[in-house]
Order: sequence, then structure tokens, then C-alpha cells
Amino acid sequence: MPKARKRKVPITTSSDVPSSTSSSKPESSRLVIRQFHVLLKQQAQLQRLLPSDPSKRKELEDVERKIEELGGLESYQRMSAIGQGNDRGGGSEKVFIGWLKERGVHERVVGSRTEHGDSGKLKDVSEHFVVPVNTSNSKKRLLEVGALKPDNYSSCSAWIHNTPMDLNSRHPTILEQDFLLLDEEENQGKWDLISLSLVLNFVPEAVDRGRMLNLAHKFLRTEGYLFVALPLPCLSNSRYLDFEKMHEIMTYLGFQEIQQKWKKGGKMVYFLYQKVEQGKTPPTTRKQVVPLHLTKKAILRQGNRNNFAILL
Ligand SMILES: C[S@@+](CC[C@H](N)C(=O)[O-])C[C@H]1O[C@@H](n2cnc3c(N)ncnc32)[C@H](O)[C@@H]1O
Repeated sequence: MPKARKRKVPITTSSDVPSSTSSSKPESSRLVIRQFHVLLKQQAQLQRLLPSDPSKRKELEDVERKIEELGGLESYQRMSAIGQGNDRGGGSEKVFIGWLKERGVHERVVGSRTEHGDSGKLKDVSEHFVVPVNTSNSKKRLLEVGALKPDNYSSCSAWIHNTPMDLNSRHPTILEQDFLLLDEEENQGKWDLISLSLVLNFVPEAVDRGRMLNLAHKFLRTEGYLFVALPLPCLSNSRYLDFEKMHEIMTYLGFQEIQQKWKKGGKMVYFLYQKVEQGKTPPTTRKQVVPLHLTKKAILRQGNRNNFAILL
């Protein structure tokens, strides 16, 4: 008898919508997270098709209804916060902070400036969010994209000025903002540190993930640090992305990989990148014409894989 084929379960997929989204069990939260990722991807695809194919409206409405039934972004964030504790033994900020300390970043801050402490060195970005303007010895300006909690970096407040941001703010001090829609001119070279922890895998379209990394490069000052955390299967078991390709994408964008952390059979992979000084980047890796193979999905591995990809 032929062997029954196991159904492929991509990293972002699950088959059933759980009947309740209020459970705090890790399996239940993972289920909601996966289901949510699938629906977001479907929503993005349908939104792209809708202008040329109005018949997609009904499908889009169905998908959006399912997102609502799952509890929307708020439910997803609640489940992610549970996952954050259960799967990783705490937030990934610990990894980022540890790496920054190893590099002595915390030692280069003179004094501990408060948000309003240096007159003339502050710039209003909104009514509530004040970010210090770049000075080499001032607190490091961190943009934490995808912040579920406002105080992830409070233990480093002497040397980090954090601006937590999310599509859906869960706290008055978290800026509600889509990173992809930030003003490019206003943010160019403005940040010392950017964190994209479990954010790239939330973004439904591969080209938007590439754009997110490109913007992160633009928004960092030269030699600034980018922290990226992803579920390990995004690299270890993707049809389209592996460690080598990730390295190629990041190098092309103008990042140097400084640290990498993951373990076999583990759930997460963490990277620390540094924005390479303009003059030091080899001319061939600068942003001229993007090599074709970085703009299209190319199969790297066959078999039972997920479809995670990043395209430039
Ligand atoms: C899985 S949670 C990650 C939370 C936390 N950073 C962690 O490591 O556990 C992903 C968060 O990223 C946010 N997010 C996704 N795309 C975003 C964007 N373009 N701009 C701002 N936030 C975004 C989502 O709203 C969600 O709250």
C-alpha cells in the first residue's frame, strides 16, 4: 500500500481556527499565531489582486472576517506575548542587549541623559515621542519595531533611549505606526539601533520584508546596529531562503554580520548586523541594480519546506 503523504505544514500554517483564543496554553497561542500569518498573507495577496479582479472582493471579505473571528491583531499580539515567554525563556531583547554590551556600546555613553535633559539636542517627532538628536556620546537611540511591551529596554535606560513602535499600540508609550510608512527623509541616519524581532516573519509579502531591511539600513546611522530575530525554520527549512542567501541579501544592502545565534532543533535565530560605512562597502555590493536572483524566488531546497522568502 502506498504510504500516506504527510500534509505539508508551512511554518506559518495551521489547519484549524481554534474555537477559543483566550487560552494561554503555548500550543493554543502558536496555533493562533500561525493561522494569523496565513490569513495575513491571503489578505495581502487578495488586496493586490482586487484592483484588476473585483471578483476577489468576496474572498477578501471572508479572509478579513476570519481575522476578526480570531480576535484581530490584538489577539495575535496577546498570543505572541505568551509565546515570547514560553518559547524563548524571555524576550529576545536580552540577546540584543548582551551583544551590545559585549561590544562596549553601553560604555560609550557619557552620563545618562533624560528625554528632556539636553536642550537643543531634542527633536519632537510627535506630541508624545521625543527622540534625542544624534550625538556620539548621548544615549543610543533605539527604534524597537513590533513592541508588545513598552519597557523591554527599561533596564538599559541609562544608555538606551528606546522608541517602541507597533502597528497596534498596546500602551500609550508605544508609538502606533507602520514602520514601512515612516517618513524616509526624516528618519534617514537617525537611529543608532533598530530591532526587528519576529517582525519580518509577520510581514506578509516577501518584497515588503526586503523593503523593511532596506529601510532599516537607510534609517540607521553608519556603524549603527540592526538586530533581527526570526523563527529558525525561516532559514533552516525554507524552500527559498537559507543562511547563505540571507547573508547575500544583507551584504548587498550594506550590512556586515557581526553575530549569529541559533541551535540545532531550536526555535529561534538571532542576528546582529552593523551598517557598513559608506566608503568601506565594496562598489559591487552597493545599491545599484539589484541582482536578478535577489528579486525572484528561486528554489534552494526541495521537499517538505516552508515558503518563507525575502525579496529585494
Ligand atoms: C510576533 S510580534 C513580535 C513581538 C516582539 N518584538 C517579540 O520579539 O516577541 C510581531 C509584532 O510586529 C508588529 N509589526 C509587524 N509589522 C509591522 C510594521 N510594519 N510596523 C510596525 N510594527 C509591525 C505586529 O503588529 C506585532 O505586534
